[in-house]
Amino acid sequence: MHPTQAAFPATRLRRLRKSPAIRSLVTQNVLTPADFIWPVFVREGEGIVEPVASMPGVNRLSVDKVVDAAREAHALGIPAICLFPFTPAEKKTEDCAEAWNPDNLSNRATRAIKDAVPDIAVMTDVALDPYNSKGHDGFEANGEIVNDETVEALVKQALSQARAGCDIIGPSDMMDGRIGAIRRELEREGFRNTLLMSYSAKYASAFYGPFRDAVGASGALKGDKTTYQMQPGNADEAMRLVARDLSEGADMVMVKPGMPYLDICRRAKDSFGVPVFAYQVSGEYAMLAGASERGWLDGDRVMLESLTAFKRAGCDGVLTYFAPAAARLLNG
Ligand SMILES: NCc1[nH]cc(CCC(=O)O)c1CC(=O)O
Repeated sequence: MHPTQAAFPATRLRRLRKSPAIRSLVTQNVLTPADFIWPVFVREGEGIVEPVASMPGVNRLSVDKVVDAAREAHALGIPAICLFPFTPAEKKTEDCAEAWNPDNLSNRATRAIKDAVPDIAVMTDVALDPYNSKGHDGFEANGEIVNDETVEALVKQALSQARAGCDIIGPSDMMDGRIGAIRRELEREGFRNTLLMSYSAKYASAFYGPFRDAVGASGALKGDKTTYQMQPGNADEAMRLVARDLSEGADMVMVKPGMPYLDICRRAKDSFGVPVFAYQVSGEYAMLAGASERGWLDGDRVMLESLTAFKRAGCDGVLTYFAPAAARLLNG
């Protein structure tokens, strides 16, 4: 688009910025609490609110406290909460069986939230890493992360989450063919309205560091995830992944991390016209919250500015650890 404009002084672009009233009239992208999905870390126990050292203001919560958080989120106008279980080392095995245990932490939290706050949408994570003694998102055999065997396990994990009552399943594992396999199983089992938000363009990123601490995955992981997560330099490949996941039955797609990949968000939105989400990941949160804590940045302002950028880049919403703080600020 090339807007026609008269030469200076007939056109003075500063006229449109002259006062709060005029500026608010021409605001193009507006952030609201309805744009947020709030990722929360769940742990065993009761009455526990345990700070995550590398993410100031973020806690691991026991199931009862997660229910409180869901209540708070709903009251703030946040439509969805996303669960990430912290798994103690003794629950991690090579066969990852805890992933599809109907009574695992994530499934118990889902049931408790849907019981207490039925109107908030619950999103869950599909990937083996919280349950894998090897720390990877898939099974490892002879030094390789094996695709098809992993997909079979992911299908079982997703089905157990659907049975627990989750609204949105988020496969974050980056195996090939898992969206189609999960979609077929959900249809077969009668879960016709369970949504799939595919982590389609998930990069092998150093910005996940604090998250791996938060869920207790850093210790187990040897090596890196570069044989399944994307290279930061690639963009066309992200479009192939989005197209593939949509063709297999994804309802929504995600780009992750967020701020360093806004170009990918924009391309996905323009190319496919489907709901696109970004994940402002743990490292992005840590750098903003950490610098704000030291007084180097204005925390409230960088929070809202960074989140508005996702709207400008074409995202329909954003997964962000700032969700409750940003919603409180936006609600005044
Ligand atoms: N399946 C793992 C998973 N799901 C969400 C995140 C990262 C989220 C964040 O950094 O906030 C990761 C980390 C990884 O791929 O190692």
